Amino acid sequence: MSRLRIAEIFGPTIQGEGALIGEPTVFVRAGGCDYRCAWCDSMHAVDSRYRDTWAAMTSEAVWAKVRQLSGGRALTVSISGGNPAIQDFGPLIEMGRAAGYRFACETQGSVARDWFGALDMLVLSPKPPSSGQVTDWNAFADCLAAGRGAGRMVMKIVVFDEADYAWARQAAARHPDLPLYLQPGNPEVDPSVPVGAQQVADRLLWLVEKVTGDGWFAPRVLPQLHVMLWGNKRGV
Ligand SMILES: C[S@@+](CC[C@H](N)C(=O)[O-])C[C@H]1O[C@@H](n2cnc3c(N)ncnc32)[C@H](O)[C@@H]1O
Ligand SMILES: Nc1nc2[nH]cc(C(=O)O)c2c(=O)[nH]1
Ligand code: SF4
Ligand SMILES: [Mg+2]
Repeated sequence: MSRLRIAEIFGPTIQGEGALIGEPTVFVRAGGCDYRCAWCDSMHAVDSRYRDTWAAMTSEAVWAKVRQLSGGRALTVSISGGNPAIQDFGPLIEMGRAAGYRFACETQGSVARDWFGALDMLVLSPKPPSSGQVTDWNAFADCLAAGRGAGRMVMKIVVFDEADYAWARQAAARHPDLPLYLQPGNPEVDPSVPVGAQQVADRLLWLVEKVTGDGWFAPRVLPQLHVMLWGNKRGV
């Protein structure tokens, strides 16, 4: 039986980012990623140095853990990573949806999968210049096409600096019909270093003032709420 590489499964917590911010959720974090973002806050699910901390699990075993953590009460499951799109989450989504659970997935938009269409929410998060990655917009368009059957699709862009902001405006112009969420980047990703809510708020204020100052009314601007509450702590 094929197995999934799983870095961690945790919750219930709240979704800290983007369109579902504040919503109670259980996270399934896939191990492995085709990108290496300079500021990735989840390197324990990316770098193969951490590979021996990942579990090889069947979809049934992942589903059993989700059910246990949620006490069998249906909620939204957030599939993140790493890049979950390099694996097959179709069977998990099918099992969970049959039991009334909803599924959201976060991916950078570099790999399209058929199962995107079975999601309730597909979050595509293309990477700005500060990440050091280059977006393949054809692959991104393939992801949008694969997600046509999803309940909702949104774009979420992390902004660290002026160059990222300019890039986000161009990305938005490419996809004007895709609801857009902006979040300030968190430069401190070491889980042992505390991040104060005030630091998050300062970066959020910078981004809010840029957007409103420019009269750009398309995006919603949100902080990483979990970082305000818990800093870089894992498993929340
Ligand atoms: C860890 S990634 C995993 C999913 C997928 N690989 C992706 O990047 O969309 C989840 C989200 O966290 C964001 N993120 C990662 N590191 C960040 C940081 N240092 N500050 C703010 N957001 C960050 C990513 O841009 C993405 O939207
Ligand atoms: N609470 C909480 N919200 C999140 N939203 C996106 C996350 C991620 O790392 O993908 C994340 C996370 O790790 N925790
Ligand atoms: S694409 Fe996502 S998981 Fe992969 S390195 Fe970038 S932020 Fe981290
Ligand atoms: Mg995170």
